[in-house]
Amino acid sequence: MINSKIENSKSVVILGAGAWGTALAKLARVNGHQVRLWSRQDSQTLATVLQDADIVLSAISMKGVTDVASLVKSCSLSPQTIFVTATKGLDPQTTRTPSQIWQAEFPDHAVVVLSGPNLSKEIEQELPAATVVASKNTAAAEMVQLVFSSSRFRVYTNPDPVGVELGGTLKNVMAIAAGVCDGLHLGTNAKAALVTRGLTEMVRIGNIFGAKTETFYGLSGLGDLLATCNSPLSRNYQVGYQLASGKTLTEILAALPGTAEGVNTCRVLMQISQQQNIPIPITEQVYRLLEAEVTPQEALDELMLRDIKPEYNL
Ligand SMILES: NC(=O)C1=CN([C@@H]2O[C@H](COP(=O)(O)OP(=O)(O)OC[C@H]3O[C@@H](n4cnc5c(N)ncnc54)[C@H](OP(=O)(O)O)[C@@H]3O)[C@@H](O)[C@H]2O)C=CC1
Ligand SMILES: O=C(CO)COP(=O)(O)O
Repeated sequence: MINSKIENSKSVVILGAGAWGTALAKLARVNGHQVRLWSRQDSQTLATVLQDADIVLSAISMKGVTDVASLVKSCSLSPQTIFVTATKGLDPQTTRTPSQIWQAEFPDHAVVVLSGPNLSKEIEQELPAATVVASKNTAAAEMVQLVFSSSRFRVYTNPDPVGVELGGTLKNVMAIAAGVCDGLHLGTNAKAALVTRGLTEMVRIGNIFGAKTETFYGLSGLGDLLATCNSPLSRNYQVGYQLASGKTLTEILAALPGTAEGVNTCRVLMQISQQQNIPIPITEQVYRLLEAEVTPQEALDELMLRDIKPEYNL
């Protein structure tokens, strides 16, 4: 039995009652854990909800992470409480990842990243899926692995939290590009080229953050790239698909259910690329498209007409 190592049920608090927080809450509840979901509309105070929490999991959209982390800091917690972050974004002010924000607020606590090819609608339908929990604290990652693992949700551990986190974050920009590719009916060869070169670009950015290259070839990188670049369930893919049909970003976001983090992430990546002088051509064209500086067809032409070069700089 997967959960036989858990002697007692854990007290799990999930911050953010959106699509992903709700799906994760269901997974932990099915495994017999005490789960409390919190959102800013909650009638209970955060301090009350957090009492006796063994695990605090944040599934808050990127725009709320800094505020919620500082709110949590004002509440009292056991020193053993483990933080888990499931947000896929980057902070526009500091370019930090969510796990870096949580770790800075709680330097003495274990912080675990949870990320993988996990379209929440499919998880809610109890379809099989796999994910990764990553931390410098192996025992904490293993505890989180046990809390969420089941016959329909296979959880792997990984020692590269920032790599795992960036896989899930950076693929959102590529999912927008993939949506454009499908929306323009560019074919299977074009999609394969886009996703593969997109992965190269993700590795290039990841290495700046100190992430390991091999992490990007696992579930949280390539795995999530394949899921979101090929599924209309992905909000980021939907943004690209609808941009290709001629809608404006404002129109698309107004009707989109939930958060498409790739829009903000793309802007943050442009800052990083300018500061670090690294080429991220696909991200740059997605950015120009989101800013309405180019049409989808112009963005495609820009990518196809770049200088020819070796596939790898070996
Ligand atoms: N949905 C999915 O398939 C998956 C999503 N993710 C990631 O999880 C994160 C959440 O996604 P998802 O649940 O889909 O998004 P939703 O838009 O459904 O929910 C977002 C949640 O964040 C909360 N929130 C937003 N802004 C603030 C703020 N300023 N202060 C406090 N709370 C805030 C919302 O609260 P309120 O209801 O009060 O607005 C809501 O609970 C994203 O980073 C996403 O990339 C990761 C894997 C899968
Ligand atoms: O991250 C996700 C699946 O792993 C969800 O993707 P979207 O945010 O694009 O819907």
